[in-house]
Amino acid sequence: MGITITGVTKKFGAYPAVKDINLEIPTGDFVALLGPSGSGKTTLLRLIAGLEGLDTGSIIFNGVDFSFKNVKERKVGFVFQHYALFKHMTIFENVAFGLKVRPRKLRPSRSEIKDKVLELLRLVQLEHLADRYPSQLSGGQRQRIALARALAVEPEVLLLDEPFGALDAKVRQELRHWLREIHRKLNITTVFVTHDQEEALEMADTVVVMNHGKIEQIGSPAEVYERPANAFVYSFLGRVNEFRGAALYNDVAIARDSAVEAVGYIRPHEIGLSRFSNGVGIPAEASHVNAVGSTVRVVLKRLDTEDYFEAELTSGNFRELGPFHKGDILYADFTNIVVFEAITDSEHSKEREKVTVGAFSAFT
Ligand SMILES: Nc1ncnc2c1ncn2[C@@H]1O[C@H](COP(=O)(O)OP(=O)(O)OP(=O)(O)O)[C@@H](O)[C@H]1O
Repeated sequence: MGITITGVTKKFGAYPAVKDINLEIPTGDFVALLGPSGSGKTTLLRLIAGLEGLDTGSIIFNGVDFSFKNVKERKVGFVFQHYALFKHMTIFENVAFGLKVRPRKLRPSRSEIKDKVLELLRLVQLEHLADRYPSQLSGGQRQRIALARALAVEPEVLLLDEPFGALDAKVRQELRHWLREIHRKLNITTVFVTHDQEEALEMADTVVVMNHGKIEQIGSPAEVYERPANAFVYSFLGRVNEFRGAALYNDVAIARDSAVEAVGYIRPHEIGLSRFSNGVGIPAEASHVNAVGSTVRVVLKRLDTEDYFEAELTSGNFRELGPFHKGDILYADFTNIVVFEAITDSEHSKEREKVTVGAFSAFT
């Protein structure tokens, strides 16, 4: 089922939780709604579900206007962060519930329901737990059952609101792979809400980055990460160093109005470190070295501006540099610094240019 969302706005009182949303979701797409707390992700998901009524705009499912149809009329399945399975029912009964409560004419026979439930329990790899009660399951197992239950009614759209949010990191990681695999098998149009960049970039076909009720960018994980539309997207998708000040680009001031600071952004892994000056490197003092795992994080202080920044090296690069310690002086190459130039309103900006090393040194 494809979904077309056009000009959708939803206010709570005077407060617009989502503003003028336009989003096209093709059939079978796996979409992440990604943004900080309060950015409107859950509201948008609930609008798609029909759990919330919209103020303006339209939501079309496969060419049919569902804007004002209720949740029962939309063929959607949900999984929430804390999905309340029925405590007094076994796992089997929980998954069967949606089929059993269908009107008599649409209800499958008892043996059809049994076959369907067992098939779904096999899909979520928990067939052996059919006779248990929810309290006898781990959090990760409960979420898998919640998904089986959502799938039982054969939804055409699957909506997931932070489905793994309450689980520990290892289980979350396992469930991400598992959910991708289920999507590959069933190919149901899926929209999930997350505030976790890694989760969105790892799982989704399409990432929708939201902020203050608006969409900042829509794209594949590689597009939003490598070609962020603006400073918000750049900063939200991964670790970043920010430098503020006057900047020159080919001798042109980037902050045209001298009262406005330019902001330069660079990711820690894009910073090169060397022991000796090559003429353009910025001298900086190592203030903290964290050499655990396959990457080494180093916090440094620029000697010229006293700004702190973080560099990330592979353990191989770290070894090549030779051991260094807190207080040692290194030279930092900022070869990939990005400056976003503000256009009309300050909320939206577009990438201006990647500034070169020389220009960067003009940041003061
Ligand atoms: N029922 C409601 N009544 C009033 N305000 C609401 C309601 N639901 C959401 N809001 C407000 O709308 C804004 C967007 O909320 P929403 O839950 O959609 O954000 P979110 O991005 O999902 O956040 P989180 O990641 O914290 O769940 C917030 O400022 C929130 O306080």
